[in-house]
Amino acid sequence: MAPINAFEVNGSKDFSPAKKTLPEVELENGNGSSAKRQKDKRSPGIFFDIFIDVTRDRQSEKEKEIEREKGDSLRERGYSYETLLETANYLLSRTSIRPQIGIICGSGMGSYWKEGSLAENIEDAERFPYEEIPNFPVSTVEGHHGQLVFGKISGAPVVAMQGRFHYYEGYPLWKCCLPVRVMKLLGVQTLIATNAAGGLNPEFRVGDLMIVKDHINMMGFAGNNPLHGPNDERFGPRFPPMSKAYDYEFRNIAKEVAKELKIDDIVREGVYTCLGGPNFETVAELNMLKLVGCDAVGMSTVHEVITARHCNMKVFGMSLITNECVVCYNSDEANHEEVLDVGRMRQEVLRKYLSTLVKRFAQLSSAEVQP
Ligand SMILES: O=P(O)(O)O[C@H]1O[C@H](CO)[C@@H](O)[C@H]1O
Ligand code: HPA
Repeated sequence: MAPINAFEVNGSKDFSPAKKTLPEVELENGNGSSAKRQKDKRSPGIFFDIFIDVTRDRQSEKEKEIEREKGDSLRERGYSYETLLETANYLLSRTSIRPQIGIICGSGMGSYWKEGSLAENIEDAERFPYEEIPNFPVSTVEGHHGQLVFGKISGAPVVAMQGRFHYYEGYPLWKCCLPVRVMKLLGVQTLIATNAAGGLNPEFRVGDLMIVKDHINMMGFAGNNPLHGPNDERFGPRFPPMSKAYDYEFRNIAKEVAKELKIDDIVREGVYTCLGGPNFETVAELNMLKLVGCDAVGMSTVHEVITARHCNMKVFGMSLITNECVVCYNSDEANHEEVLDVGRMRQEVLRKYLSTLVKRFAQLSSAEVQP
């Protein structure tokens, strides 16, 4: 079949936007009266002067209101670059670690930062409780400890978020992602975002690890995006692309490492989606998500990845499948305890897999900066 040519759709090959003329419009001047109407009302003498004064007063009130709204929206929208720089400098002045890789621990997965687990791999660990860090939100979810851990994994300098922020905790998306921008200002080039997620792909089993290939930004469809509002070019461009959000090379390395560690039978790849939570999904919602190509569903990560890509960080995403999504009405219901339990049960595998990945990603980054 011949391809459809947009210019021939209406039977005319002469669709040239440059040739089109626009109908004349009467421009409003911002206070409800058009320039034309104002001109019509012009009449000499005192009435005209009063009219002009009132219009001017109304205009300056309007301008003030716009200024006020701008201020409010900026406060609501997020901290300035300078404020986040203060946060980064606070941390940098208290640790000698200069992290190259940032890690966000998913629900229940932060526990592998405790003794007997990845904590032993984070050498020279220095911990900063969120409540002590200027401008930082605090973690309110069970399974999220609420501290930043600086140190080294296999020799690579890292900073790990032991506890992330979710939209359902009441934080706007930009605030959930504030630590990602702080990481950027700390010098982090690579973000590893992990999460606990429900498996939608019928081939997935509880305890599987899913390398995130792509995401579907469901909250973005409703206009909720961490980059919503004024854009600061110092972080990144107004319209960042997202078609290569999850680094291709990292994904290949993760598959290779899975084979080397002989865990490739539990390592999958797929598409993640995030809903706002905090309720788990209905059966109809889960069926819809399956239908549109989602392999796993959670309540995080997507907005963090968008923020990281906006400021040009490379991203690796990994989901631990903590429960099979209930796609019929007589199955067991999802619950947070199960999510945390599976995190605990997979602790050792996650520790080994992630620490090997950190080492390989760091080697790749150093090779890239070599002349
Ligand atoms: O995405 P993370 O933080 O890993 O946690 C997932 O697990 C929690 C639900 O049990 C939700 O917060 C969901 O997002
Ligand atoms: O089934 C789930 N749905 C949403 N978020 C989740 N986090 C873990 N499991 C799930």
